[in-house]
Amino acid sequence: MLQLNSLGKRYGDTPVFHDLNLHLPRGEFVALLGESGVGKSTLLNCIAGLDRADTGRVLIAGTDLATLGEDGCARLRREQLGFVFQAFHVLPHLTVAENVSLPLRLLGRSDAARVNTLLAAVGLQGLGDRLPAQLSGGQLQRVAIARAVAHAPGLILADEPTGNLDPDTATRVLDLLRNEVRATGAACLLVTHSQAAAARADRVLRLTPAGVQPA
Ligand SMILES: Nc1ncnc2c1ncn2[C@@H]1O[C@H](COP(=O)(O)OP(=O)(O)OP(=O)(O)O)[C@@H](O)[C@H]1O
Repeated sequence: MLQLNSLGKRYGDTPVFHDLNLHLPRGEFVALLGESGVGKSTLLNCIAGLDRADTGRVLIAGTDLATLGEDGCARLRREQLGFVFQAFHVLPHLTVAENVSLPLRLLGRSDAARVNTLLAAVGLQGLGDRLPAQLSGGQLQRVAIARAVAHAPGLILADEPTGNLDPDTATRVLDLLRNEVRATGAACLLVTHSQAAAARADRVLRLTPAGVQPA
C-alpha cells in the first residue's frame, strides 16, 4: 500500500532524513518511534503529499506522488488517505458529526449510521451535534481519529493520536485503528512516543538519522 524508496528531505542545509526505505503492505499496523525532532511528522507530511521530499519516491497504492499534480495529489489524499494530525485540524464551524462525515461527503458517500458507529467507537456517542469549541482536547483528538477512518481509506497516517488521552481511552482508540486495519485491509502508520501504543502494533520501527530500522 505504501512504498518509500530512498526518500530524502532537508530544510535548507539541514538534512532531516536521507535514503529512507519502507514497505507497508495492506492490513499492517506499524508503529514508528523516534526522538523528538528526528523527522517523524515531516515524513508523514511527505507521504501525504503535504510536503515534498527532495529525493526518492513515495508510492501509494502503486502511484508515484511525483507523477501527480496538485489536483491529482488532492484526489489521492481524499480517496486513499486518512490523516490524524498532531494539531487535529477539526473544522470549527462544523459539528462533531459533520466533521466525521466530511470525508464521506466529499466522496459522495454520506452515511449517518457509519458516523454514529464511529462516534460510539471513540466514546463520543451523543456529542455529534456539538461544535468543536465545546469539546476537550482529548475529545477533539477522537473526532480527528473517527474522521480519519470514516471513508475506509487504504492508508491511515496517525501523528501521536493518543497524546492527549487517558490510558483507557487511548486503548479504545488504538483498538478502533486496529479494527479498521483488520476490517478494511488498510495499512496504518502510527507515529507515537508511547510504548503502550507501540505494543499494539504488528511491527515497531524507529526513525533515526540513519533511516528506519526495527525497534
Ligand atoms: N518548516 C520547517 N522549516 C525548517 N525546519 C523544520 C520545518 N519543519 C520541521 N523542521 C525541523 O525538522 C526536524 C524534524 O521535525 P519534525 O516535526 O518532523 O520532528 P518529529 O520527529 O515529528 O518531532 P516531535 O516528536 O517532537 O513531534 C526538526 O529539527 C524541526 O526543527
